[in-house]
Amino acid sequence: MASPSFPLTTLFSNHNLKSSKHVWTSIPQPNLRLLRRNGSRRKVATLDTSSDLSSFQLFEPPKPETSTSEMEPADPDFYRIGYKRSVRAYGVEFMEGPNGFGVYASRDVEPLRRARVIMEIPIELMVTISQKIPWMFFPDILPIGHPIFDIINSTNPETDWDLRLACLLLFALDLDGNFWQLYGDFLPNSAECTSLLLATKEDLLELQDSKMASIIEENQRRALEFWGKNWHSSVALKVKRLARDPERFVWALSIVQTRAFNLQMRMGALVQDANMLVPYADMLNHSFQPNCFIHWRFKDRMLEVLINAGQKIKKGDEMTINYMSRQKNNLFMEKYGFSSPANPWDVIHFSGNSKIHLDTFTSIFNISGLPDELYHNDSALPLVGHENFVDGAVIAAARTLPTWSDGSTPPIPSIERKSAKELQEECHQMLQEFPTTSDEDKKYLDSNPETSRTLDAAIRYRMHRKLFIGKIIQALEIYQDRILF
Ligand SMILES: C[S@@+](CC[C@H](N)C(=O)[O-])C[C@H]1O[C@@H](n2cnc3c(N)ncnc32)[C@H](O)[C@@H]1O
Repeated sequence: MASPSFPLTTLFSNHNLKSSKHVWTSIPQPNLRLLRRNGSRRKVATLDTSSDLSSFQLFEPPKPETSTSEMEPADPDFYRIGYKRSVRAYGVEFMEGPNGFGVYASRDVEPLRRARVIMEIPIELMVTISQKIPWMFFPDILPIGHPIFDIINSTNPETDWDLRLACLLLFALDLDGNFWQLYGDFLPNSAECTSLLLATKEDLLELQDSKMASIIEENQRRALEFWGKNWHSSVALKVKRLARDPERFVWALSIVQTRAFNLQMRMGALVQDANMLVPYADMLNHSFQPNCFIHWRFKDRMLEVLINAGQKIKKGDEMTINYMSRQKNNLFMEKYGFSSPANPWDVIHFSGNSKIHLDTFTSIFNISGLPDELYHNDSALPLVGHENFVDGAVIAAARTLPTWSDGSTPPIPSIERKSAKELQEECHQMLQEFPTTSDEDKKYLDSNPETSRTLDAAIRYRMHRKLFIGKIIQALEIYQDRILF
């Protein structure tokens, strides 16, 4: 599809910076929702800057400047409502991709010895709340005595961080002139968000995982109970208007659960763990091998996103971070509504007594490192005939398969092959317990492209589980072949 000709981005040149190149800042456009709905991969914002970040300073609302061919005329509304610092992004663009919106490199980046900043988001554009009592908010948008504070205060400090942040998000979205009234247009609506809080009972059945389905149902109940308790008919209008129906509250909670960061913020002498919604950084998708990471820069209260030191980036590459390290697919599903067939931390429970020799397995697949830090050594000679076989699932297999290791005792090939076959047999049994095969799941997804996001996520989850088990079967097959050499 051709590039849209109407303005997608509002851009300013920052006159205050001394660099020879311009620094461009972007602001959200209310028409983004339309762009999301039509589902095409369209450029949303191009931001460019000098590489001289040391010249950073707080700046006054800049004047709009004539656009280049790619940059559209500026709309100063955002600055009229009083924000002095804006988001900055360097060499990245925000576009719709296979996993919803994502952040993509708009130019090549040579590997550097130091991590390189690609985004800076000032604290005043975030919605944050401390994880512990006394509740502290940055920026403090809640007027003293507002009844939403009492609701926040009634939550369980240990478990309810998401309920508190959802209240605050709803408040920010309702607050006249608040940045989130504009940024809200970048957030996925209920039909676009993958959170299983938004899943129907039928969607949950499609997970083919009754334990997960009941965990999600419990989460849904918790959200509805909270809304019922606090949004009763006699509640003050100031609160009522934030979430007139339970759907609005459940949507806000889904946004919080799928997009919040938990970070330690240091501000002067004050150090606190906080839950935070960070505009623009919340468009970064997850990878188990991320090329970026986030960092709280305390000196000027910015969250920065940096490219890993030594990381080569090609124009068009997706910029990713690791949402949660060492977590299985079920936790990714419960929180974010997605899973991966190659999650290196996924686990399968075997119940028999068969074991294979750990060192032989890892050396066949060029896997190195200590058990907790296994990685694929791709500089080693590739596995002939299976060049692209090793992925996160094979690393997970090395962790999850029952193995033995006994000093210098060598494995006996015939015993190893027998054990590998028994483990394969157990995997086949696991696959048979599912009502559908991974091929059938894939066929369903291919022939139903309009499936809702939550149903799609549920079917992918069960398919990913089967693909993982299938990959273990294949790895054990290769193991049996190779053990004789
Ligand atoms: C923090 S948001 C990232 C931005 C989001 N893609 C959007 O459209 O705004 C997290 C959500 O992105 C999607 N997502 C992120 N990483 C993903 C991945 N590796 N695979 C599939 N979906 C992913 C999931 O829907 C998740 O709930």
